[in-house]
Amino acid sequence: MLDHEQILIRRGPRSGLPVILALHSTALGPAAGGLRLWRYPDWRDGLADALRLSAAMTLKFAAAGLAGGGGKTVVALPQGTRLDPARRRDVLYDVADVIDSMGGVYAVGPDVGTAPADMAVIGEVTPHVFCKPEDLGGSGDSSPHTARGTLAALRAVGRRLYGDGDLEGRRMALIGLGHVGEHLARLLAAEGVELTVTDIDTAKRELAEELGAAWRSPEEIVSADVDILIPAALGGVLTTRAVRDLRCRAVAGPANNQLDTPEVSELLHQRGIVWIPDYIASAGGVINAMTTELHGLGVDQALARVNAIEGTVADLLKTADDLGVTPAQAGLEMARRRIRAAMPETLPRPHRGGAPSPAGAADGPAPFI
Ligand SMILES: NC(=O)c1ccc[n+]([C@@H]2O[C@H](COP(=O)([O-])OP(=O)(O)OC[C@H]3O[C@@H](n4cnc5c(N)ncnc54)[C@H](O)[C@@H]3O)[C@@H](O)[C@H]2O)c1
Repeated sequence: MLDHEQILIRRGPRSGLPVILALHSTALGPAAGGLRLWRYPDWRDGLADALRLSAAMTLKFAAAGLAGGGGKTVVALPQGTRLDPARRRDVLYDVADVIDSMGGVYAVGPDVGTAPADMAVIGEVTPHVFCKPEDLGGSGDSSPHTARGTLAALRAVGRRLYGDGDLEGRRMALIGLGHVGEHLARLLAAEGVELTVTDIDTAKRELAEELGAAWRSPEEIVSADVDILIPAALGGVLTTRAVRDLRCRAVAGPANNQLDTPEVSELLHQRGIVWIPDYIASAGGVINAMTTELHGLGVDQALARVNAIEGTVADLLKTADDLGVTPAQAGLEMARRRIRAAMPETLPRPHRGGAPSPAGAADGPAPFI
């Protein structure tokens, strides 16, 4: 079954590269999602990524209670491709044409391989772009907001584990001190968290020393004896083997696609380790961008929405308890409920020929996963 509303694949007339736009759902509102400019063995692998990532964006918005749907754009670069500035511009203009042709039903932002400066180039062609640099009227770098949202998620986890959202003295292990990880490490240090950190880039030890954090190797940190493990590097960190070695009581962090396979969430549950789905703990950046740029609200309202991740996580854990399911299953259920509730008003059902769909059509299968 095709879950997506639209999939557009076009060979860019300037770059010759495949531009793939997957529009997963507009049931809750116009879709948004980043532009991934990445190397793939075959362009069809890029298509698979676009399909998966756009569905995850729908979950991210629905779980956050935002009036937005999931989309994603992928430009699939052949292995070994290097883009010089002129070719990069060509690629971005090709993408901008595709985005503009959607007429506002989808807006693009940065993702792996792209940054606010690339959004500025796309913005020369189409208004349907977010996270341009701040001096061009965009909301710029999303990572401080992502870190703030993860902090909110961690408070809810602390409340769950200890009945108290005060993080002072709690022991946490943070994997990855990149854009988000550094902001998060600083926020946690300011909260009085007892921090252990790692990064494959050993130059990041300087930051650990500055914050008074302990340093472990990436291999060691997974089995650190801490309250909460925070993945903030790349995906796939929670393998079956890693879960066996964990000595934490919870895992919650901003890294996308933390589970090596979906079954790992069940293993975590069996071990009594609370896992917060990454699309909830990492939503702060996109919540801020959507709120300020697409919904036209102020920074205070954006901050309130980012901080509301604490309530979202509390609801998630309660739903999981009530239904007797894992937080992963509860996250899907929460998102589906929100989409079903919104569908009668926001998704008029076109009909080809026969009678119009009845209002109760929203009781049909959920439009994703
Ligand atoms: N930037 C955002 O606003 C945002 C939003 C949502 C989700 N995320 C996700 O959060 C994660 C971090 O994003 P970022 O923007 O900080 O990326 P980044 O590239 O700036 O940082 C990643 C850091 O992880 C380190 N790293 C890589 N592999 C590692 C390993 N095996 N062990 C330890 N450290 C390792 C890198 O050296 C780097 O310092 C990614 O999974 C990203 O998809 C980011």
